[in-house]
Amino acid sequence: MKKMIVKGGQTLAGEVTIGGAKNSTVALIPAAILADTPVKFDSVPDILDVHNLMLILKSLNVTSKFGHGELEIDPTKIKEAALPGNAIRSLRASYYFMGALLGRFGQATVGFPGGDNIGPRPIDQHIKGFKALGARVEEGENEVHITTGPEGLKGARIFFDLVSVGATINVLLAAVRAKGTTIMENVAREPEIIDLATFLNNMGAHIRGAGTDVIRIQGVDRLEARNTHTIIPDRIEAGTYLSFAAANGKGVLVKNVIPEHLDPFIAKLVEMGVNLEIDEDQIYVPGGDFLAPITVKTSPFPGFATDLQQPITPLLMRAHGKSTIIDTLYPERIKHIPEMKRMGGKIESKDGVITVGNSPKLTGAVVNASEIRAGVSLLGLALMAEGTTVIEHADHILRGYDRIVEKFRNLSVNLEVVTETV
Ligand SMILES: CC(=O)N[C@H]1[C@@H](OP(=O)(O)OP(=O)(O)OC[C@H]2O[C@@H](n3ccc(=O)[nH]c3=O)[C@H](O)[C@@H]2O)O[C@H](CO)[C@@H](O)[C@@H]1O
Ligand SMILES: C=C(OP(=O)(O)O)C(=O)O
Repeated sequence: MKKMIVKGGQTLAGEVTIGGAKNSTVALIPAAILADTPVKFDSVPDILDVHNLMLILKSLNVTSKFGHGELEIDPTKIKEAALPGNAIRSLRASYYFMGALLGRFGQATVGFPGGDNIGPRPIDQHIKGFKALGARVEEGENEVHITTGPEGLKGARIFFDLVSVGATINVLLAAVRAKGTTIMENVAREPEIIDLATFLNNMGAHIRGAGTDVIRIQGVDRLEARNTHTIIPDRIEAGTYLSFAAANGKGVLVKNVIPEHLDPFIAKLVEMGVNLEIDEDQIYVPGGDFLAPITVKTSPFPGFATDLQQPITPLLMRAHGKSTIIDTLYPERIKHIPEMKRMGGKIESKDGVITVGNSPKLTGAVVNASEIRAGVSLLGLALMAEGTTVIEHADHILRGYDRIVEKFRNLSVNLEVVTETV
């Protein structure tokens, strides 16, 4: 287990370059096993999730090499095998091996995934989609077995009961090599889904409509990579730095962003009175603005992302008045609240509504990062606090924030990450 030691009173200044999107990367890596050739990605974030996905690939006899933001994966000698339970449980997106293995072999046995502890995260819509494609699904105590008959998967029409990023991606991965046409309706529209479809289409897949709520897939027999796929920038990492820069910065330039992917977040910052200078692919935050309170309600893309609900909290604590947050996707995503209260943060949660008040006196404490975004928002508070904060279980932060110590160092902020010996 790792802990992060953060000295308070540190202000952000300088430049930060955003890495490739975690939520694209964790879908693209399982998708690579659908290819009949080696594949290459660049702008790959150096995060724990990537290293754990590489362990899963290894168990399938798929070699991978990662360095300097480039990841090469060779799935040409893939063999079906049991997947390593620890790696599967270390992240949510390991469930994409269900769809990818099903697409590749017509069958899959995958343990239940881990990922952030943010309330109930059922996978009924994934299963409904696999079944619609003709698969038989048996849910065991610890794993899911999915099989097909000799005729394999067959395209179908699927109407999802709710909008799910994971179900959209998982069923898409299975359908790409199914026979015939699949029409998926009421699907998620996140930019990471478009990124995945772009990667697969460039290899010869026939996916239309990604980014809208209906995706049509014509199954193909073969997928061949012809060029390197550059992963889109991480809009959640970008939002995190923008929030911290506005709350506690003296001039921060956030580079490699697609501002359109951050529209609802930027709109809220502007509503608060944050002065942003938005260019084509970078955003400058001067800092030091007088801030008004706001109301935030999360919803699927293009709404305000649930993954930014916690990272905006340090900024809300600087606003002059009470802000409210309603997380419609994960109402139980509130594990940061008791930790923030111990640091002097004025934050409460009642009946599904989080209230954040102006918190001028924050003090360092020993706090627990129960999940990635809870953890990073504690870091945001720690920088504004008096004294030192120790964030335990910082592995959760490292799961999804690319080279965070180095990036903060470039922003004149020192963070120390130490490995705890139990
Ligand atoms: C790896 C990845 O991309 N993770 C993101 C993905 O998670 P994930 O793909 O797990 O989230 P979903 O979009 O599936 O979940 C949305 C909502 O649907 C519910 N649901 C989902 C599937 C299902 O079969 N049944 C069901 O009831 C969930 O409990 C949740 O309330 O989208 C979330 C919502 O934007 C983000 O917080 C995560 O960062
Ligand atoms: C919830 C998140 O991730 P995951 O789905 O990988 O647990 C997140 O990135 O905020």
